[in-house]
Amino acid sequence: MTAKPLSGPAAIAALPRNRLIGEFSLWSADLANMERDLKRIEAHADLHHIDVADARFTPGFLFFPDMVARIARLTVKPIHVHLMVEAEIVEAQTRQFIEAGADLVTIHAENGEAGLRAVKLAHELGAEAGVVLRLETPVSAIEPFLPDVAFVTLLGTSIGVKGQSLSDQACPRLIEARALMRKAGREADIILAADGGIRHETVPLLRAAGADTVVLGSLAFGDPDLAKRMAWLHGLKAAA
Ligand SMILES: O=C(CO)[C@@H](O)[C@H](O)COP(=O)(O)O
Repeated sequence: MTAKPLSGPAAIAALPRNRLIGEFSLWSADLANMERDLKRIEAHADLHHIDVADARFTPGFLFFPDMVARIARLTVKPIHVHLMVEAEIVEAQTRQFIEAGADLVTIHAENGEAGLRAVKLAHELGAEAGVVLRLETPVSAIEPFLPDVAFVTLLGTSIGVKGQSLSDQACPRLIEARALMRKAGREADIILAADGGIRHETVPLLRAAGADTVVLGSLAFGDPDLAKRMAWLHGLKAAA
């Protein structure tokens, strides 16, 4: 594997902004064949998405630092860790996953003050930071984070469960988040991500509602023709 060209904030700043970003959720890879699947997606992915869950903030456990460190040695693409953990451990986990190789860590706004401290810590450790919301949390909860983050992610399904259908609330929530980003004067600097319920029929709706990236799970890993799938994704138009 060649050396990673960019890391941390520089890698996130270099993501394409003139088309949908291809963000691949490694939870939806064949977990027994992670290296094979990473090789298959390497030419197509702009960003890898790794879900981390503590089985308290979420129904179950997902991914851990040693696994992220191993994945980081198999790709030159940036790594986005979505940290779904309780407030009491969010700062320690931010440190552990950045040390393992995360370029961007997104923190739940529901973590409150500890979440804001975790964003500051991520920057001190040389990584980029984002904020993410559960489907039930008012979109306004992102506001205290907007001055300091480069990513806003909105879950479009219940937290920590894959294979679900997109909520009717997902598109209106993206529109609301974009309006808040604009009001904060950060619209051009922040990438807006839709995570959960990413299907052939929902991606055009999410793009039109303002998503800059969608977190691809089974839609990408289950597609035998990834080049065609990505050409379709890159051709989808944003709202005028
Ligand atoms: O976090 C999530 C879903 O909430 C994604 O990261 C999963 O990977 C989605 O998997 P699919 O439902 O698209 O198969």
